Amino acid sequence: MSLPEAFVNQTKTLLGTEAPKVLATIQAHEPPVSIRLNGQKLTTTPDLAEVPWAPNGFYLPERPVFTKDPWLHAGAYYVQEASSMMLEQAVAQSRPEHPIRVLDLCAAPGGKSTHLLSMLHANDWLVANEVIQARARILHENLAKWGSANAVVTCDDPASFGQLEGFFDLVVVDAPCSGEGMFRKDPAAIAEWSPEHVQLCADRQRRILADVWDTLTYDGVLIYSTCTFNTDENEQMLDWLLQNFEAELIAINLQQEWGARSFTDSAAGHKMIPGLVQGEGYCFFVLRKKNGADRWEAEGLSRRKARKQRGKRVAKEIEVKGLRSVDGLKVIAQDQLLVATPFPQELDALRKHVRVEKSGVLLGEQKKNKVVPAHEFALSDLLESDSYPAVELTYEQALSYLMKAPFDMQADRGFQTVQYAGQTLGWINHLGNRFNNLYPANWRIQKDFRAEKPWTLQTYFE
Ligand SMILES: C[S@@+](CC[C@H](N)C(=O)[O-])C[C@H]1O[C@@H](n2cnc3c(N)ncnc32)[C@H](O)[C@@H]1O
Repeated sequence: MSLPEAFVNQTKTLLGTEAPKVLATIQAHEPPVSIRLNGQKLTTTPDLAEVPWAPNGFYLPERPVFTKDPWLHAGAYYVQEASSMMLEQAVAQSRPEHPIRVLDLCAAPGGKSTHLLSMLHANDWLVANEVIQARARILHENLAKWGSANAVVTCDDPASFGQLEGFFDLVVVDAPCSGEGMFRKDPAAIAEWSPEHVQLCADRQRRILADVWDTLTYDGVLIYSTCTFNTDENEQMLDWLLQNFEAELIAINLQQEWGARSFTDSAAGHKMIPGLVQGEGYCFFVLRKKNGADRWEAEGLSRRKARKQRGKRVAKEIEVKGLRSVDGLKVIAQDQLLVATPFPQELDALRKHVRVEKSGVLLGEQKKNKVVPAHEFALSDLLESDSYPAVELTYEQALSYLMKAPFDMQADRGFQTVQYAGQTLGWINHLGNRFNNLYPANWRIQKDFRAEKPWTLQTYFE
């Protein structure tokens, strides 16, 4: 693989004696393959090498065809390159203690959002936003599979969030960038790269940051990241923020043996570079805002007492079979659809300025006197276990189910979930002599893998 000359020169200037190793790694070595487990769905540990900085991250010995694994479709894990799992450290070491509202501004396809959901506490709330509609749909699908009730998906421009002054406690900007960390995985990233493109990306990043700054509450935390290594999109972005907004650096301490390179005096910004860390590349810094609207003051709340904010139980006006009782959760009927909304008041405030795509967990559709349960509900943490029968499928049956291809199975009459190796895949409705497969048609597996050698992550748990 040949790299642009300007990129090679830039890397030599940036890394000095370490540059040859980094350039050789990018050119000649396969990227490591890694996954992050969904701790809500998997509680045991696989027999795999650990990603040292993220407790649920693991390396695989080689890249499989993930699509043929029923567990992927069950949301049991997410395929994510390891260095960007460093978000774990950034959040753990900077988040406020009190319940927080989090905005993941550039969220599709959902790597950081699913990771954030695994880290957030029961009273925290995530707004996952993606400006491009088609990508927002993929984000929606991935978050529905992940199954945490504490998230909504929006599809809007960063400027719309700027109107919600002082609304969020933590804002993650995983910015669109020139993608130097994508060179090994995606040759198109090399073709697209040029010093001019880097400038274009940096200009866009400044616009995004300026647009979204006001939505951060006083004392709120900004985590900015890219998957590129140049100074324009990282060091200079930090300098620009510090010059134009009142903010202070938050130190994030990483273990030396992980191989990250700090690019600020106080360890607030770090670069994970291939060849130096086992991953593809991730750069981030963390700031605390020191001026502006304070959401706690505006809402007449003291930060210390904030824990009680969501303590009261919202009455369940609509009964839904199998719905777990969760403080603050409200079931809203939108025409025939029933949606469990985690933070109804916050959602109302959000809707005034931002286009909401997914306002909570879709529970089902009211049809005559019954509720037809929705796919999202089966995969979510809101479904009370044992509320419906569950049928365990073989690997081949599971693939047939996910393709919506015909297959035989024994089951009782009525709605029930189907599982593969203990992980819920979705619903069927058994009618006695046949059953309806309720897997969403637009999510079905397009290719038939049933005659191929099976692959599932589950084998590493045996
Ligand atoms: C690096 S990717 C995000 C990856 C994601 N955070 C993850 O972990 O899966 C950047 C995202 O920013 C979106 N984006 C592009 N232009 C944007 C803009 N002007 N404002 C906000 N987001 C933008 C892209 O569509 C893309 O989904």
